[in-house]
Amino acid sequence: MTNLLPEMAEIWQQTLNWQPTDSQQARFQQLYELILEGNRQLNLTRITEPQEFWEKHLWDSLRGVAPQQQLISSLQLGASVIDIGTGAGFPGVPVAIIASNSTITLVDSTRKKITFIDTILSELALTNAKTLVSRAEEIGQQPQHREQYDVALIRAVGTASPCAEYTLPLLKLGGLAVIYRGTWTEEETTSVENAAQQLGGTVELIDNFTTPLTNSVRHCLYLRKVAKTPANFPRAVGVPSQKPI
Ligand SMILES: C[S@@+](CC[C@H](N)C(=O)[O-])C[C@H]1O[C@@H](n2cnc3c(N)ncnc32)[C@H](O)[C@@H]1O
Repeated sequence: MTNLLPEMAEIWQQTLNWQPTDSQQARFQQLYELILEGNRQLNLTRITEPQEFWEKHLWDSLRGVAPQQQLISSLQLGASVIDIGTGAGFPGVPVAIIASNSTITLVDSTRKKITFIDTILSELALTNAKTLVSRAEEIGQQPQHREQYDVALIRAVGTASPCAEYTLPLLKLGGLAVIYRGTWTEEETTSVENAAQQLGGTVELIDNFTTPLTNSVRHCLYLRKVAKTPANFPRAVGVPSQKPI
């Protein structure tokens, strides 16, 4: 099995001012192997080469939580985190590996993806993560999930406005949504500012960076929950993406 680049330690250090411990590195390696194995039966990800996996899945997942010192501290101390549309477990599983004091809820609407993640969690003995088959629009209206989380992560689930509608209702006051995006435009800034404001949020930071191996453009948006989300949000299943705020 291809070794998942232990020589990346220096790049972790240079870019995130952090390095995985040996046991975290071993779990990253095991995660990579399990995903390659799972890909034989399920179409989980087209990213399978070790360098690409490292950069686009591991590094990218962790880069999203790295720039905010307050966020890192809260993950280290123990935060309640939800990852919406986690797919094969990104960014939630790498975050669960590095933030062992936090609880990570991994949500996806596709049962077969969640069944696969259940296997990953059990193989990696990741007891701080749990799974849920559901849609963001549904759990956003359920009292056991609405306004219950400190951090909501969302990567590659849609444009920023629906992502704001999926995540902000789930956050406690003061909580933070991290929306992982590729390219970004000024028009998107205007539309997400408007969406966030209607949902009780504010745009705290739009972080623009490139990935360390292929210089690919990335953006992460950080939305802070500053007021209660009005009861009519999130709207019914499908509406946030079909009729963005
Ligand atoms: C392109 S994949 C991204 C997976 C992962 N976040 C990543 O970055 O590799 C989008 C995932 O979001 C899930 N999804 C889409 N809309 C959703 C919703 N409203 N609620 C929950 N999951 C959703 C899909 O089932 C799919 O697994």
